[in-house]
Amino acid sequence: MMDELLQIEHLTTSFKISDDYYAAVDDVSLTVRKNEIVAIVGESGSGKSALAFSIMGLHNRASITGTIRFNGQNLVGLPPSKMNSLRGKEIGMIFQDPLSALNPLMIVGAQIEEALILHQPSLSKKERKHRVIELLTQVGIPSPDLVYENYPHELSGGMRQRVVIAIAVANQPKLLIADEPTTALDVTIQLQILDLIRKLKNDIEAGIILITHDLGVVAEMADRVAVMYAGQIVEMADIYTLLSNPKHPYTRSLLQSVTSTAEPKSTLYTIQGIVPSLKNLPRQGCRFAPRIPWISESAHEEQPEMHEAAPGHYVRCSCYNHFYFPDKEDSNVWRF
Ligand SMILES: Nc1ncnc2c1ncn2[C@@H]1O[C@H](COP(=O)(O)OP(=O)(O)OP(=O)(O)O)[C@@H](O)[C@H]1O
Repeated sequence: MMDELLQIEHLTTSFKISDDYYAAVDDVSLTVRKNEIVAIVGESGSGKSALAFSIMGLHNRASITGTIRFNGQNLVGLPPSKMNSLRGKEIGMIFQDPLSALNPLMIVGAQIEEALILHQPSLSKKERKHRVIELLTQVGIPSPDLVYENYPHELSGGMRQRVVIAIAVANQPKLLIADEPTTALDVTIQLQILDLIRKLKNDIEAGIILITHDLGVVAEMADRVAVMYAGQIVEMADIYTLLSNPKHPYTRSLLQSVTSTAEPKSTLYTIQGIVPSLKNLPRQGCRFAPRIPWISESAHEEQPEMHEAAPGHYVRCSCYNHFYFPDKEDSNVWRF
């Protein structure tokens, strides 16, 4: 398709633990189109950040196989110098914690200028300053001239995240990766930052990968969603389909744990167990099976494949055809 910006195929990222490599991202395939927000959702430890860092080429000691085609170029195995020239220019990243993403010893104006010096060296000093003020204005910072001179600690958390976003979009990247961009912020500020990301998507027509564990954020922002569990994508669909007709037991469990809170007298659904550690991850069979022990073994595939349940709606393992909640009504259909 013409507007496909990023095509990830069979990506496997493995980390060395003791003497062996263990895949944190395991055979992931995903596309992101221009002007589209793709959310990656899953519990802590499901491999979301490992996937984002693989795209950014920020894993030094990991073994990476598969392809990450960005604008036609494979990023896997790209020499660091070439990756450096893409990072911050064509691909921007917004990190979870703005305080650790910013240099505490530098005024914010100079930090945004750094991104411009690196990738747009032909700009004069005056043009750079002008561009920084323009960027601070674009991300909704009042009195940008004054904020230019501030150190990060002089700003609120929301303002700091706006500065991080200004750095990420300084060179008008084609792809923006936002890794839990609102997790460290107050709820009211979260909404403002999400609004800003959506607005910027339209301004610069970027494709966005939004990593989150928060289904509310997903519902608010995403065009398409990939649900990750234990290193694999277990379900992928457009946002409407995923929320109104979720199929994989993990997706349904995630939704159940949110939607039941909307009903005042119902108890919160909790998913049994935790995401296994990399070393202890069962590599055979359905990885979610241990967390739904009431579903019979025969319902799972030995080597779970992705099935196209409907056009554009993919689900891993046949167990989705047999899944039910043991002790409650399945009410996990999102109300739009
Ligand atoms: N550099 C590393 N070396 C070894 N193991 C790692 C490394 N980075 C991540 N892992 C492991 O890979 C798995 C996936 O981690 P990852 O951080 O990608 O999960 P996540 O879904 O982003 O979780 P969170 O929301 O907590 O960031 C985890 O088991 C984690 O411990």
